[in-house]
Formats: sequence, structure tokens, C-alpha cells
Amino acid sequence: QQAMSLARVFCHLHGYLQPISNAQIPLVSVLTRTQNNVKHWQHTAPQPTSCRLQLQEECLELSYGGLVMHFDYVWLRDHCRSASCYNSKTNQRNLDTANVELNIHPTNYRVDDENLFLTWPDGHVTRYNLSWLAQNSYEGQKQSAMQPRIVWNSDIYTSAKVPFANWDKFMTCDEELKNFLSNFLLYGIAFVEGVPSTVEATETVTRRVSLIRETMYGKMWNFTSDFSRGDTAYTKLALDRHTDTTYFQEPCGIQVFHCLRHEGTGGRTLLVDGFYSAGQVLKKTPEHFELLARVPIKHEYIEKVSKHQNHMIGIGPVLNVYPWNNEIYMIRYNNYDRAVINTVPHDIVKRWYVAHRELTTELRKPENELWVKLKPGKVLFIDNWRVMHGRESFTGLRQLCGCYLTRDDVLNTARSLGLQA
Ligand SMILES: C[N+](C)(C)CCCC[C@H](N)C(=O)O
Ligand SMILES: O=C(O)CCC(=O)C(=O)O
Ligand SMILES: [Fe+2]
Repeated sequence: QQAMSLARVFCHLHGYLQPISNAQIPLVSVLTRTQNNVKHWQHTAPQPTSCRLQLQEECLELSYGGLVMHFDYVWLRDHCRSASCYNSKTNQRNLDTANVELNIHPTNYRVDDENLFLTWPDGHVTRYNLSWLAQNSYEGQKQSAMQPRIVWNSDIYTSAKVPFANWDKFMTCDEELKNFLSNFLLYGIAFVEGVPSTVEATETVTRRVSLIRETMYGKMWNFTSDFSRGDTAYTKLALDRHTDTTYFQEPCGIQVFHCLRHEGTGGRTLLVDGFYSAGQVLKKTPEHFELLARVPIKHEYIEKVSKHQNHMIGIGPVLNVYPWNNEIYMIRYNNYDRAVINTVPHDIVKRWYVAHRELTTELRKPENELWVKLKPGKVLFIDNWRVMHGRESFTGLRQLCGCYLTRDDVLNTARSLGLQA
């Protein structure tokens, strides 16, 4: 019974959520509806785009560029971009959506080569640019990625020979920053070389990209294996691949590492593209991908050392996907910080362990591991929603400084430079 109800929870949006097992199978939707009472308009303009519009009873159907799209009428009224409905200076809606009749239907329409004009019952006319409609259709979004990426294993990343940014240029030239961010968005990691080996310079280099996300570890942190905090990061032990701050409701988006000093052996950094491995699971066992994307898992940070009393809890699936296109956008993977699982019935929990094992097997394949030795001067930015990090055990004095960044601000900087983020 419990299992049944959980299954129902997972499926209750089924009409909308495409089963994940069908993800990445391109949508081919052929609609051949020719009812008599359907208002019908054939766009016959010779070139360059052939497009067909139908005002059906339920919605507007637009065929454009090989895609059949549907727009609900209340949606169309809500998205009127006229001056009285929308403030184009601030890009904010003026229209009070609550005043729109939910079963609204246009009383008249007209088209020209580029636009559709709808007249509403109160006489208000809305103009829709056809390519704007095409760009904003659900069917279009469902087929496209929010974020273009290159997923990698060690060979793919190494042979891409992604250039490092250079500190001087990075600080003064927007083109260098843009190239850096473009690489960061594509691969989920990026380096800046030639940075002075101080906490201050590390802060300066990160401030060029984003605001710093302050956490209970502070703003900039600079740590050694001194056991000063209740976490194994503050030891000399090896750490298996993981993402950080899985115990936050919103895990930190980006982590910055700068090794200021190491006199000893070992201590290399391990990087693994979690999206590559998740993609392998999707390809091989889609139902495992689905379980990892649906079963909520708790992570927890409990620290009780004299000055530091912290208790953090974050809940969410291991794989986070956008429901309309099943694109993965965040992976939460930290076996050290994973808390007691008590929100999942026993039969589903068993299947979840099997799925988690498959993901772990993928993540641990040696060909997926990129090992780097961080050196003073070389600052590493890691997409903590995508790329796992770990470290080899070490000897001697090793000092690592860095910080977390607020994801929104990193993406904001990227967009301001014209990148898709
Ligand atoms: C980076 N810094 C040393 C400040 C904190 C490390 C946090 C480690 C924690 N187990 C986690 O994975 O979130
Ligand atoms: O010491 C390192 O290289 C990294 C440790 C770690 O995982 C962290 O600080 O988040
Ligand atoms: Fe970590």
C-alpha cells in the first residue's frame, strides 16, 4: 500500500511529465485534426517560412519550422505585450492575471506575414510575433537544452585542450572572462593561472566572476589538516568523489580551490563529470535514472566542536532534472554526508540502492577520472552542481584556500557577456 501511494506520488503529473525513460527521444508529434467547427487559416506566403495557424476550440495550434505547437487562450491573454499589459522598460507584467476570465476566447483574429492579431471580448487587441510564439512554445522548450554542455570523461576533457585563463588578462579584459565562463559552462570546470598565491588575490579573482556565497565556513576559507572543524575535509585522509553542501536546501553552485602551499606527498585533486555518468545510467538503465531523479534523499551536517555548532539539512533527489525536458541540472552526491533514509518504503529503497550502485560504478570508472595537482597560482573553479571533486590522502603541510560562489551571480555575469546560461 505504501509502495502504491509513493508510486502514485511519482506518477501524478504523468500527463505532463514525460516518462524519463523516453528522455532524449526526439518528439515527433503529428496532428491531423480537421474538425468542421475549427477556424482554419492557411499561411500561404511563399518564403521563407511555411506556417499554419488554427484557432481550435481549446487552444491555438501553430505549425512552424516543422513543429506543431499549442497555446492555451488564457496563456495568450496573459502574455499580451501591449503597453497597457506589459511594461517593456522594466520587463514586468502590468496585467492583473486574476482578472482574466479563465475560459476566455478571442472574438476575432487577423494575420499578416509575421504576426497574429487576436481581439479579446472587451475589444483589446494583442499582437503576437509568430517567431516569438514559436520561441516560447512548450513543444519547442521540450526539445531544447537550457544549457548546452560538453559532458566528458578524462580523454574527452584532455583532448579538448581547454585553455587556462591568465590572471592579468582575466582581470582586465572582458573577452578573456567571457572565454573562461564559456568554458566553465561547457565543461563545469575552468582554471585561472598566474594568480598571486594569497587569499586576497584568490578573492579578487573570484569577485571578477561573482559574489561570494558566505556559509558557516566563512566567506573566504583557508584550511589545513588541523581538525579545526567537524568534517573530514580538515584531515589528511583521502576523500572519494562528492559534491559539497548537499546538506543545504540549495547546494552551493560553484566551489573555488587555490592550493597556496603543499610541502609533502600526495594530495592530488580528483574531478569527475557527474553528468557524464548520469547520462550513462540513463542510456543503460532508464528506470535507474528515474529512481535517482524521483526519490528524495536527505543529507545532513552535524558539527559540535567548541566554537562551531551547526546542524544543516537538505532534502532532494540525487539527480535533479527539469520536468519539461528531463535535462539534468544538478547532482547531489555525497556518501559521507548522506543522512538516514526514512522517507522511502523498503521495496523502493532497495531499487534505489541498486540505481545508486550503478551511478557509483559509472562515477568510479578510471577512464572518467581527471586527476590534477593543484599548485600555487592556479585557481580552479568547479561547478558543484555537476562536477564531483575528491582528493588523494597526503602528508605534510597542505594549505587550501577558496570559497563558494552564488550560482545566480555567476550565471548573471555570463549572460551579461552574451552567453547562454
Ligand atoms: C570547503 N570547505 C573546506 C570549506 C568545507 C568542506 C565541506 C565538506 C563537507 N563534507 C561537504 O562536502 O560539504
Ligand atoms: O582538500 C581538498 O583537496 C578538498 C577537500 C574537499 O573536498 C573540500 O574542501 O570540499
Ligand atoms: Fe568537498
